Amino acid sequence: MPLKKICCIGAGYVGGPTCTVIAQKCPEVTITVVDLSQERIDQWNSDNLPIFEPGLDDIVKECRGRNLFFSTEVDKGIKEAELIFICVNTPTKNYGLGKGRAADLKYIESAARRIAEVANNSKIVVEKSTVPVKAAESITAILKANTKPNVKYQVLSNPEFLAEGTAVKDLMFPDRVLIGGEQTPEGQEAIQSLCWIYKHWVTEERIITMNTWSSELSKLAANAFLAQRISSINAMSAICEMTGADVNEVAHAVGTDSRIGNKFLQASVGFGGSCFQKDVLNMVYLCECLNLPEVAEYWQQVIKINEYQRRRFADRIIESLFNTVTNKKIAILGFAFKKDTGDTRESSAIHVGRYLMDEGANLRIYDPKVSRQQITRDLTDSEDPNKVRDLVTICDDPYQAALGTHALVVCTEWDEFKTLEYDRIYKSMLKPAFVFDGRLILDHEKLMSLGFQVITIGKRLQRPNVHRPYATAKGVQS
Ligand SMILES: NC(=O)c1ccc[n+]([C@@H]2O[C@H](COP(=O)([O-])OP(=O)(O)OC[C@H]3O[C@@H](n4cnc5c(N)ncnc54)[C@H](O)[C@@H]3O)[C@@H](O)[C@H]2O)c1
Ligand SMILES: O=c1ccn([C@@H]2O[C@H](COP(=O)(O)OP(=O)(O)O[C@H]3O[C@H](CO)[C@@H](O)[C@H](O)[C@H]3O)[C@@H](O)[C@H]2O)c(=O)[nH]1
Repeated sequence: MPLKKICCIGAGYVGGPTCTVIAQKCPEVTITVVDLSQERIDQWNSDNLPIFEPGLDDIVKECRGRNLFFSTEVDKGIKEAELIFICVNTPTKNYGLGKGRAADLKYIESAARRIAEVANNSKIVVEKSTVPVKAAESITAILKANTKPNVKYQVLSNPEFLAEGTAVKDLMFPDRVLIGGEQTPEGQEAIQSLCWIYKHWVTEERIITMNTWSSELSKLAANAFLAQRISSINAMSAICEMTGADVNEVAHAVGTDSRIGNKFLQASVGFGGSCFQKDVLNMVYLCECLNLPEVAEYWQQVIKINEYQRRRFADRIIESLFNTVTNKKIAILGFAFKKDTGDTRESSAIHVGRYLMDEGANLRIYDPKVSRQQITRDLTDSEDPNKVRDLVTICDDPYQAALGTHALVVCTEWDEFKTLEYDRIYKSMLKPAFVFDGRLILDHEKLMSLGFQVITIGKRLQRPNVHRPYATAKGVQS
């Protein structure tokens, strides 16, 4: 079923890269990515794209103006397209029913209503945003209730699995493409149209078709499983710190079991990003609505361990710095939620930074890709807007950040942090100089030989000069 025109509603981290790759792989198809935000669209049309993704700039340059367009003309984009991707945000609800757990579907609903309002011929509507099970049914209900004569809709679920920082690679070489649709001849025909797009570069075995609900649930399930692995290894890291086991060694031993596998077993200061917490909470809410409290509690625990890990790391910083960080200078290296992205949504650095600010610490923050404005926004306390001005300095390089500080705290695993001149940094810091490696990326032996007190996650390196090294342990002494 060849298609000529596609529209994508939402020019964000998913809509932008996904449509750029489709445009490159399907040069005969015209793709218009539309968004309500003029600023975002202007950035997509400039040399300064709104998101940083390795390899993305070159493909945008190749396709933009040829068969890839970015526009705020939402209605025009919808009218002209045969297939419409919905790639709008679905954040956790922060009000009303399901507050703090359910996904907020207001952007999905407004996109669906816009389609119903302006479409004057039949469309395939593809839900690419991550949504609760049965969202496609709601979209169908909105579309059908507002249908004009001779206009028919097929709604498909086609969740996206790209990870930030590797989006281009993930889109070019996906593990699988999932397409859910109605089990009717019309539904199957729509599925085949979308398959036609992906078959330009994805082999048939990797394109999995199924019913809509399975497809919607599979996306939530995949993220819940991934997040659960991180919480599992982080829970192990707490045990390692108490016992003298090394979490990297444990992860290696466990991961070599082919039934378990070695990916996503990197202990850390906790997972961040716009997806894991939101989607696990979404799953919790779904279970509560289905009257499955035991299942809800099981998934809620994944979030609890993540919060515990962040808090535990911040507490260890405070305890190691002689139980007070008030007026102490602390360098935060890395603010993005992972390397190779400028995205800070739900970044553990925000949580650790705020905990330390609550204790009166002065933060000197460096991240290679996160803007000053973003860091300021993320740390601003609405009840005390001056706090960030008084306590936070944003630095242009890691050496400037470390200057005159009591401690370095690594929150993001940027490669450049592995090869800094730590002897130079050591000399510029107050003594004793501490390093807190929240990502287990540094050469700890080397740092200790330079004179640093090194504290990391899931491994006991040395007994630092602290009052309560493992305050959470009941009766265990290191
Ligand atoms: N970020 C990721 O890595 C990732 C990966 C897979 C899936 N997802 C899912 O994809 C969805 C989008 O995520 P994102 O990170 O791209 O979000 P985002 O916030 O970066 O982008 C969403 C865009 O949609 C626009 N928008 C909202 N309502 C609109 C409307 N009615 N009309 C036009 N534009 C509208 C917003 O202005 C925004 O630019 C979410 O459901 C998310 O869970 C995200
Ligand atoms: O072993 C690991 C792996 C990851 N992380 C952290 O987990 C978070 C999420 O990382 P990652 O999954 O790589 O990035 P996301 O962009 O959030 O991607 C996830 O969320 C997307 C949105 O749904 C999905 O599409 C992807 O498949 C899924 O990996 C980051 O803070 C990582 O630092 C760890 O702490 N340890």
